[in-house]
Amino acid sequence: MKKLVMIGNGMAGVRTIEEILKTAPEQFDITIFGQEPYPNYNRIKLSNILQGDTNFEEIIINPLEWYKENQIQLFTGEAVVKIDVEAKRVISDQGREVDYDELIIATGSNSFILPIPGADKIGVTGFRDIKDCEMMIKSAAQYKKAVVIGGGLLGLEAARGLLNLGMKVDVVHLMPNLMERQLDPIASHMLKNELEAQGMNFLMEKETVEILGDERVTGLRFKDGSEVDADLVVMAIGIKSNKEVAKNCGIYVNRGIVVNDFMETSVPHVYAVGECAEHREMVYGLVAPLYEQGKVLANRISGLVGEPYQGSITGTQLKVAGIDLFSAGEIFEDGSTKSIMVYNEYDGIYKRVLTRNNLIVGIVQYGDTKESTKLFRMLTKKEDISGTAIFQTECGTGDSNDVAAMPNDELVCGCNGITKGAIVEAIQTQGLTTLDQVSHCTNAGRSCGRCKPMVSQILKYTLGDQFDAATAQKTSICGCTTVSREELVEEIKAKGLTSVKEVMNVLEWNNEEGCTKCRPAINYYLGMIHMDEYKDDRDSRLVNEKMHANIQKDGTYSVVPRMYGGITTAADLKKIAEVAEKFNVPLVKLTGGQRIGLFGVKKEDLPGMWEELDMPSGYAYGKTLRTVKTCVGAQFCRYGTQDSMALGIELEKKFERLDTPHKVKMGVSACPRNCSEAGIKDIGFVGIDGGWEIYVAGNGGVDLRPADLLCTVKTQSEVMEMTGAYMQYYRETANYLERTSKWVERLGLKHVQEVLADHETRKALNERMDKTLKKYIEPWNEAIQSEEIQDKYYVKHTIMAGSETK
Ligand SMILES: Cc1cc2nc3c(=O)[nH]c(=O)nc-3n(C[C@H](O)[C@H](O)[C@H](O)COP(=O)(O)OP(=O)(O)OC[C@H]3O[C@@H](n4cnc5c(N)ncnc54)[C@H](O)[C@@H]3O)c2cc1C
Ligand SMILES: NC(=O)c1ccc[n+]([C@@H]2O[C@H](COP(=O)([O-])OP(=O)(O)OC[C@H]3O[C@@H](n4cnc5c(N)ncnc54)[C@H](O)[C@@H]3O)[C@@H](O)[C@H]2O)c1
Ligand code: SF4
Ligand code: FES
Repeated sequence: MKKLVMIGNGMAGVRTIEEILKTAPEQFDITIFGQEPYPNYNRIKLSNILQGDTNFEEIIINPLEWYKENQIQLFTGEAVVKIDVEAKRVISDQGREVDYDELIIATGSNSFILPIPGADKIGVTGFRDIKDCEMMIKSAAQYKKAVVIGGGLLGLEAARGLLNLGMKVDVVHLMPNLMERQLDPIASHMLKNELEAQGMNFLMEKETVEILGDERVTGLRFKDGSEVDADLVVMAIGIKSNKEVAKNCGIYVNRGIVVNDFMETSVPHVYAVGECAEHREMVYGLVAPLYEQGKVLANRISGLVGEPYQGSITGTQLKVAGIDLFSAGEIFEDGSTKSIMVYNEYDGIYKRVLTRNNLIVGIVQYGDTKESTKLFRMLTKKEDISGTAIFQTECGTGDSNDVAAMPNDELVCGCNGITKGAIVEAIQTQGLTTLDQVSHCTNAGRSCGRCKPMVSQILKYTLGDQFDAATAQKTSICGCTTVSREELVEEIKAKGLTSVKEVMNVLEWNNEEGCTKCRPAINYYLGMIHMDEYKDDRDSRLVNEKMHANIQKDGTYSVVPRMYGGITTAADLKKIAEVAEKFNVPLVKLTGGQRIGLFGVKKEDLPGMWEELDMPSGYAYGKTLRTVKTCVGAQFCRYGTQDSMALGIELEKKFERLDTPHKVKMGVSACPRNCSEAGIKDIGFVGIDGGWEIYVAGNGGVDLRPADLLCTVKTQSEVMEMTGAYMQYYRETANYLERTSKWVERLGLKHVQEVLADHETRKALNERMDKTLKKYIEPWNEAIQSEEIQDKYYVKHTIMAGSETK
């Protein structure tokens, strides 16, 4: 097998790998280096995260299991710093050297940061990755005033997000018109009016010359001497290609890494794709052209004869609620162009098509973009418009008539280059009936998602009488089925299904092996429904749960033994120290959940280490109760009103190993000073005079969320009863991989309070919980006792994946 290495784990690069896996699945042994500590995610949706419409888990395109399934060695959080083109080898910032036969550079871009005094102050950021997004969300929780520099696509989407987060937002723009590269002055003016109505304040034609403040930003100074206050500054003034690693090894670069029509760089066997690549003097910053490049490169690298990449015409839209705009091609008139215009100031609609020699060369639409796909097709296909009515009021109403009239080669999903014809063919030949399935099968809708309404219409039109609106819209478990979570649970109960295989057979999964999304979910639901009698299907679990250890990015594992309530003993500490020495553990670290993690353990050492430790698994890897963090409480602290350690230990001993839809963390504080941070836990307990307050749905991770008060109880046994009922209700009604915070938001706190207020309901939930808890056995001990388990799971091999440990 040839060795294929890719630098960069972003949207364009990983799409190229997906294409290679389609065309030449057996040809390459693939290694990917990604500087960010995550699997491949949908960067486009960072705007939606900031605007509060989604969360990080939802925007992961390829989870870690995908890399494993496709035998891709992934090094996350690791940057390639050098390419030795003579030896055909890359070297990472961690000193790792990997040889290649073929090398793809897909390093994307960085935010352009103004080189002005103060640009390095705390509170100044670009908007490019999850880290930037998290920083903005955190700042919004603490500070009031944001300034976004740059009134382009990114700046306006960032500004909308910061408004949603409750900040006051100024947008500083250098030019007289917003989005001047995409809009003409009329459309730009309409956009500005609408955004002002939404609460944005614009400082136009301002050039920032200094960022003010001591350590943290306090304001901005402009060239005209005026100043403005700021607690947070977001620079959204364009991007610059990440080309240094190529440049340093002698690959020819200009604005980006220069490539030919087959994405080949100036050095043999080295290719570039995505925002880091410059093709015919163009560097693209939207996914549609980058995915086209990816396809061309995949063909080239797999040895297939394919079309060359000849450049792209791009169309843009702004992802801000309440704004409907589209722009493509040329914006400004010259002596050779003629405009066709509709300007309805009253309804806020403006459309202008720029033509030259009977061809459309530019489109700007504001307020009504229904005709954009048709016009964009006419532009890209260079259709002669003589005699064609450009703007028809009946056109583009989005119903089946429009779909029928739409030619097969009309582009429906701009991001992924998917035509109506391709979607219709997939529906007909693959028997697709839901939007999810069409997306999974064709890629349509997988990026920005704005084409989904049209894809739905095509589904309706193609299926005709067989179209069922409820089926089409429902979110199926995954692309292997049309079955939703509710239907799956109902069918398991009604048909008495008892195994993952049986579920997939009886419910006619279209992929008999299932996938990494549906198998763990089915396994969970079966265990939840059949309580004590279900035999867990270990091979259907997510990889860390299957191994009962967290896989680290270098292929080693972490071992985190249980320390109930974060309390340990001298004897246990001694044992941990001896084991760490004996097995040459490279890192011993206190985790965020008040326990000790041993990191960098070889897979084949796991059973031996567990045996010597002789401590239960801390389940630091599981969709289960992770930890119960406690403060020292009334036993030692002079403020403590309750025994937080005793409650923490009781909770952890009772609920450890319980399968839950997602991980659950608890915290117990003995007084409202809340040293155990119970206010950002899935369930938090705060001691007060004469009782406990129970808080739920907190989250301290990417989606920072303060917990809500569920209720107040008097005794520790009432705490246990309420917690048992709450956890069981979560187990029975949440979607698999839905955190408690999202679950409560979906159901509504009031609803959950009402359900749990009823004594009989609580009793029934606790009975089911107790029945379930009986079945669990200690997994590390089981592995020590069973040669079969050791042979199957703990013999030497190589898997790579990044992971988390708490
Ligand atoms: C907030 C936001 C909203 C957007 N909205 C849209 C939209 O609506 N429509 C649209 O079409 N486009 C949009 N874009 C642009 C789109 O996301 C990018 O065009 C696309 O992600 C580029 O893909 P890429 O693979 O070239 O780069 P990236 O996705 O940036 O991936 C490059 C990866 O390489 C890694 N890397 C860099 N150097 C190294 C190294 N030396 N070693 C290892 N790894 C390295 C980086 O950390 C990064 O993870 C948006 C971008 C942002 C930031
Ligand atoms: N909806 C979308 O398609 C979308 C959304 C976000 C980002 N993106 C992509 O992300 C990339 C970055 O977006 P962007 O908006 O930063 O880049 P951009 O180049 O499109 O826009 C930058 C804007 O900042 C302005 N500007 C430049 N210097 C300035 C200064 N000193 N002060 C104030 N304003 C200044 C420019 O006039 C320009 O309008 C682009 O490739 C874009 O296509 C796309
Ligand atoms: S939460 Fe209260 S009782 Fe617990 S350690 Fe802090 S101050 Fe003491
Ligand atoms: S147009 Fe963006 S995903 Fe289809």
